Amino acid sequence: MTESYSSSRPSSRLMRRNSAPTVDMPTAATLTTEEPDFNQPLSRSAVMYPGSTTSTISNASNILAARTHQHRLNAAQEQRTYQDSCNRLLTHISSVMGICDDLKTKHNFSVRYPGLGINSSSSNHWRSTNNSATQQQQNNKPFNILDLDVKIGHATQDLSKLETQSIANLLDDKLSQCLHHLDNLRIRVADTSSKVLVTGDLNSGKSAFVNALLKRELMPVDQQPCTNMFCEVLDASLNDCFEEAHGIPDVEKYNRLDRTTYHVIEMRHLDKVITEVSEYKMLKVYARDARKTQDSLLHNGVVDIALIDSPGLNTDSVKTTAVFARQEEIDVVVFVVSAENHFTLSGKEFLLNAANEKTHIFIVVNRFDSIRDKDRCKRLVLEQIRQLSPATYADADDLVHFVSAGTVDLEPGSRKLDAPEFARLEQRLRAFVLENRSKSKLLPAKNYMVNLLKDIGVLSEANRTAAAEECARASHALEEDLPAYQNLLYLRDRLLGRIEKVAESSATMIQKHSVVRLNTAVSEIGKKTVEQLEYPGILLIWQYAQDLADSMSQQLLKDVRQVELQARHEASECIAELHQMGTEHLGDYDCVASVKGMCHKGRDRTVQISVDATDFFDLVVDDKVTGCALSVGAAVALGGRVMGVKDVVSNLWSMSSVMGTQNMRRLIVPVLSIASAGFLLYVVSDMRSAVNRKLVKKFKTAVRETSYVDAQGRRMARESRKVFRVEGWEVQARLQKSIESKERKREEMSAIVHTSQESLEYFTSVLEKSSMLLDKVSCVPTDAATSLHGNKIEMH
Ligand SMILES: Nc1nc2c(ncn2[C@@H]2O[C@H](COP(=O)(O)OP(=O)(O)OP(=O)(O)O)[C@@H](O)[C@H]2O)c(=O)[nH]1
Repeated sequence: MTESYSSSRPSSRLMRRNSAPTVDMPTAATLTTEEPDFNQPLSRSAVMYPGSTTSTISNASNILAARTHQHRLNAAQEQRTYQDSCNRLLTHISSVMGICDDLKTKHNFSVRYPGLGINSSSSNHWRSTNNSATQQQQNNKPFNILDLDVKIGHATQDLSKLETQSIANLLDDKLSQCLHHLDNLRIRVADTSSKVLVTGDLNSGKSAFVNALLKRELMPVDQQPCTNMFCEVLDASLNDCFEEAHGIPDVEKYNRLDRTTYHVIEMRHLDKVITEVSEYKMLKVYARDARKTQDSLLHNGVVDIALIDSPGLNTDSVKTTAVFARQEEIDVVVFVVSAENHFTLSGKEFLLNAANEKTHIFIVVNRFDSIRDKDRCKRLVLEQIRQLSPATYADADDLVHFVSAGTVDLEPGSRKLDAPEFARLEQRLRAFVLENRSKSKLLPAKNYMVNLLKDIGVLSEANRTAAAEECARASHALEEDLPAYQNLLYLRDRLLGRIEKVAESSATMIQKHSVVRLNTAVSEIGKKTVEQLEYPGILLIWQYAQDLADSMSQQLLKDVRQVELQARHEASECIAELHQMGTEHLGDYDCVASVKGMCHKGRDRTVQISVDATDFFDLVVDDKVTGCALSVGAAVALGGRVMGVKDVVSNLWSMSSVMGTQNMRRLIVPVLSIASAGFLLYVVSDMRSAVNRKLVKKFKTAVRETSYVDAQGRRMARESRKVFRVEGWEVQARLQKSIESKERKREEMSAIVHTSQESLEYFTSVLEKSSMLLDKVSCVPTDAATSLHGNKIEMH
């Protein structure tokens, strides 16, 4: 006899590999032997048990024991593989949640959503790793899970019309949903509880099968139908380690912590309640598993299987049981059929019903020990299964077991090994539970994570590309803008200096020109005024002198006005130059400075002179020697009248000093007479000129002594500086504004460079993390038997 423990036909299903032959089953029921350490790998030479060398144990028994041992070993290995997958998935779920959480965190940059036409180069990684990703890209749908379908009313909102912030918020919401879903997946993967419903025809041995699995006499076994209700056997640890049963009248309301929702039944009354009481819809039986944790069915830490024994099927119960079997939490449905009776009508109806929901049913053909022609029985039963559940038939090697549950040793503390076929059944049942759990819990978690990680990869890649482009764009703009900015700084230092220089030199020139012009005007002031003034005659000469003094004062004021006009003209030329200097570098703008207000204070300072009597006589005569005597005479004569005695004496004394004392004595009388007459004439005739000369001179002296011209020059320079300053300030203000605006722009661009670099680094790390994680998640076996491929043992 040969048994192959390797898969003869590769299959996606977990259970197909360790198929035992369906024919030539040994009939030995149980084997008395010491229990081996199931953690040790089995080799042919290792299949030796204490006492196996003695002649009391036959070779056949030895081989059977080895097979039982191998089945249990395989079951343990499958369980470990499943647990390993669970642990790995749980770790990966936490990591994926970490990435999602981190993506949700507010960063300096906002996460962009690339659904609006993704850069094809950005998805290369995903395209290369998975064909479905390629499909996805071709369909122009970059995301599986992170797809933002924005619906407003009945119409789907175009994402491209939404604000970046709104899209970021939508993405945040999506990530929150992902986190919630991942949390649910974590709970599902971490959940170790599992339910196996045992159903079948009346008296087919369901209760005996449950007991055989539990290795204890728990459920009542009788030749006549005895199970009245669904009895769920759970581990006592779920009831604070108390062994007791809860009779539940209303299953929906059952709450273990609320004693009003059930009746406590002591274990010793269990048989009676199950067989005789009909007031309960269900019974929860909290029992201790007699076996070690590692072998335990109810509580092994990986998958804690609750076994549900159900009433035998008949026309009344078949529908209820089918509904019960359809429940989502029922991982596996075990159908127990009696090898003696095959499938009854009710059994067939149930299988046809259940096949719609649970395509694969685990079928236990019990009471096989009482069959004489076993091969024929197998053929007939398998043929029935083929018709009732083709999917189960296709995997009959793993799903259909011909056993004798009633022959399993249930003695407490018994060290007898199960028959190999029952051990194999148990292994296949455990594997089937694991496979179903893998399908219902691990695979969805894995698929969800794979899709989410691909989406995160696409999102990261797109954000990374966008950040890199933005960083390059902003850096380039900064670089391009630098010369213009530096030029502005240079201009600030240079242009303002130049403007100041031009303004100052212009003000100095205005001052200089004004002084020159005013000096000229002052030097010619006598000519202008005397010519214009009409002489009213000697009698009104006093008035004439007053008018002359006023007229000179007015003329000077006129000249100042004229010079001011010229200064304004020069100043406006300078302003035009300054404005041009500004527009040359800062672009066109209106000139703000104006000469209109220049030199219009209305507080004119005039030069005023007073007229004195001496201003009418000018005794300093240049070349009229002959006039000397006349002068003396005239001086005496006129002096007596006009100047008084003192002045006459003074005049005479002056003449005597010219002519000598002797001559004076001789000529004194005639000369005095003639002189007096001449003097008188002269004085009268020269009086107008004397007034002109003396007043003009006096006026000029007053102008000089008051520094009038310099003061006016300085004033005009000061006034022009004021208007120049206005234009200078305008240039300075515009320059400063340009610099500030440029600096603001540069700061903005620098901030973009900084945040895009930050974004680039962040998404590069997210991409690396998600890519690594994707590889890891993809490697998690959700087919728990994968690791057993190499465990190929052939036994002869
Ligand atoms: N020969 C033999 N008899 C068995 C085997 N398993 C169970 N029986 C017998 O079959 C009868 C029915 O067993 P149960 O376990 O009570 O059957 P059941 O399907 O639970 O019955 P109901 O729940 O009442 O439908 C009992 O007399 C058992 O001793 C077996 O493997 N071989």
